Amino acid sequence: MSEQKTSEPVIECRDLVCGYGDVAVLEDVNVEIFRGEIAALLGGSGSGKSTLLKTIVGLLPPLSGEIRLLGEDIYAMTPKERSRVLRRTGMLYQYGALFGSRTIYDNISLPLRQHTNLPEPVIREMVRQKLALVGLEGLEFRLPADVSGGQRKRVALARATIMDPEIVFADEPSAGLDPVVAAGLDALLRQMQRLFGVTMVVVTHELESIKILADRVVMLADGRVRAVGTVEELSNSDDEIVYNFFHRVPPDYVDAGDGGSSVLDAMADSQS
Ligand SMILES: Nc1ncnc2c1ncn2[C@@H]1O[C@H](COP(=O)(O)OP(=O)(O)OP(=O)(O)O)[C@@H](O)[C@H]1O
Repeated sequence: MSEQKTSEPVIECRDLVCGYGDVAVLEDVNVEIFRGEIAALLGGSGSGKSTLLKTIVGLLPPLSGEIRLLGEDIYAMTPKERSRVLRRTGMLYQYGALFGSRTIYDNISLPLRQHTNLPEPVIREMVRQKLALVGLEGLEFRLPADVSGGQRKRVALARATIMDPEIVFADEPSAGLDPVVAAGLDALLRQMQRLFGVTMVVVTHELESIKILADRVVMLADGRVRAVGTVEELSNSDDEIVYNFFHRVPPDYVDAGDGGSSVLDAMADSQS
């Protein structure tokens, strides 16, 4: 577990049921995320990772139960009060969600312009420092389309952290990046957590990322939280579903090369 982990939870899900309309996607979610840790939110496609993330960040009211974000019950307050709490968090979207017609400088400074009255020289200095931190000095007047995919992710990270949030939510930060660039982004996230003690909740499928990044993993399956623990704990889990993910065991319908029958065999047979 992280050295910086304290016993103070910054996210608390209590008896949470989340979903859409009256359809529950996840039930019985009882999870705490502690200040200063990096928690990976993991699960197969459709397991409810995005649904849980949207519920935690105030975008999708729970069907029942409670979310406390930074100690506050965010769905028991007015939208104005909720946005005050959410301002203490930052969101790194899967595809960056940058404004294509605005320069990198404008993109990064946007939250400061929306939420503060800081004078331009202060904004300029804050953006300069953040660009240096993510290794993008000198690119501030380019458009997002004129930098690489990995650089765009770092611009998005700079924007997500420009208000010095206490919690950063990252939705598949390394999606679409080659493994070397992805590892660089993971290292950068880890560095930010170490430097500033920021708590991170990272949605990811990438086992390598999880090993580098996660102090703890929250794994979703079958409409519930299937397991919570360190990578080591989950790697040694006696729950087959959890164990198989961490050891890359393919599902039954794939022939793992041991001569067993598989869907692919059946397809090949039917075509011969
Ligand atoms: N706006 C919506 N309205 C109704 N159902 C939805 C909506 N968004 C997602 N779902 C359903 O909720 C379930 C969980 O979806 P969710 O996007 O949370 O999964 P995920 O784990 O993030 O998947 P992925 O890894 O593929 O992004 C799925 O069955 C999905 O079809």
